[in-house]
Amino acid sequence: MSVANHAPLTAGVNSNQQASSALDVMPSGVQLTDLSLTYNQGNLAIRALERIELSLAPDDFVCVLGPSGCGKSSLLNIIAGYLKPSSGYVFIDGEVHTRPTPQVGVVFQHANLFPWLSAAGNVEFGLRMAGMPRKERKQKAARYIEMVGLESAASRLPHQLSGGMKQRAALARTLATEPRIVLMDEPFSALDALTRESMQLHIRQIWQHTRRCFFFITHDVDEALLLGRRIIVMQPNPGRVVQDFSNPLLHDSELPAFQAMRANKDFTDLRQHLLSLIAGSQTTK
Ligand SMILES: Nc1ncnc2c1ncn2[C@@H]1O[C@H](COP(=O)(O)OP(=O)(O)OP(=O)(O)O)[C@@H](O)[C@H]1O
Repeated sequence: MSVANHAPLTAGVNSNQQASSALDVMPSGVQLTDLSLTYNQGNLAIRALERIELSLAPDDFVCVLGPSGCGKSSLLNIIAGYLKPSSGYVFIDGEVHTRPTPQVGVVFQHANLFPWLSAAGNVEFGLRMAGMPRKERKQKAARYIEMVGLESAASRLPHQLSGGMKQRAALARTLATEPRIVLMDEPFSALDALTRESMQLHIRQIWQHTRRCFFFITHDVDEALLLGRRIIVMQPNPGRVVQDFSNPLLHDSELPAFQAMRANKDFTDLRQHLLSLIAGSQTTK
């Protein structure tokens, strides 16, 4: 088993550097520099994230693992612009990023579709809000509906869709706005095992087709190994990154069958390694 550390895309930015000087060296993609977050609860200071340094390439598929309470969702919420860090910066394509923008799309555990709109209507919604003309947005929505394999159910209302279909519609809705980065917070965890595997197959193909930056939080080590070209492991108290490596099972453009991946000795070894790493840092929130 080889756990090659992911090569940093840029030399580490000194924590004392100001955002403006960091801009000079920023490549495209997402950079998190010296990012910390403390929640204050009465007298208690919870160090949810401490000094996170990460560079995400424009076409990374990163899976983030870690025990409950290690700061995964806090990190996602900061990248999304929903939460302000206590210190540090998020850069997207060299620009400081502080609030939600169309450059960042988010898919949550629950699809949260508008119940009065069809699947296609939900996908079109963001495009309509952005002022896209009707014909163009219908074409674009149809393209993304097709990409997630939902053509036959495009006109159904959310209550007429299965859990997997709802999640596919939510994914198409996010992808249709063509964000630079797609953040996913345990998007398949509410699905049954078979639907989940079919969604995992889909997401891999979608990533290969779109080559956007996917930042995918999961509790499931197998899911991370099957999907993540890069795997990041976090630990709590304080929340930090303790491992960041390129997945040796997914190193070229081929998409090996899940069965073949699971049968690979590297899969079993890495799985064991990741499980012990996570178990060794279990926490209660
Ligand atoms: N709004 C909040 N106020 C106070 N503390 C919070 C808040 N949100 C999260 N925390 C704390 O910050 C830490 C990190 O929480 P976070 O939800 O980011 O972790 P997580 O890794 O996503 O957990 P899970 O896997 O259970 O979703 C935890 O100790 C949590 O209790």
